[in-house]
Amino acid sequence: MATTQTGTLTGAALTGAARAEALAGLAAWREVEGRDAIRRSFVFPDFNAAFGFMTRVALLAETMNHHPEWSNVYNRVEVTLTTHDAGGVTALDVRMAGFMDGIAG
Ligand SMILES: C[C@H](O)[C@H](O)[C@H]1CNC2=NC(N)=NC(=O)C2=N1
Repeated sequence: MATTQTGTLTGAALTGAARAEALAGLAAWREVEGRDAIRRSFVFPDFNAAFGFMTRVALLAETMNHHPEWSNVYNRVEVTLTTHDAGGVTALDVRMAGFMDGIAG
């Protein structure tokens, strides 16, 4: 199993029933074609709300040593999550996606 710099257990890329169960709980997320990753677009009232969201996620990302691929245009944030160390979607991505869903409302 891969570990992060801080030694946190990342686990293997999710497959099979465990993956299906995890993704079922992330209804707004879609699988990316051509790579083992998930993505979601978040739309906020304005740039301030979008950047506030990104700031909160950034603080979590640092504590997890797990970082999103994302881009921002005004009120929209496009997020892709995968674990490079594991070559796919792991429990870390599921945790981060759930956090994003929770604070985006
Ligand atoms: C060296 C460092 O620990 C790794 O690059 C970490 C940092 N953040 C990361 N973030 C993500 N999303 N996947 C990783 O595999 C990853 N690995």
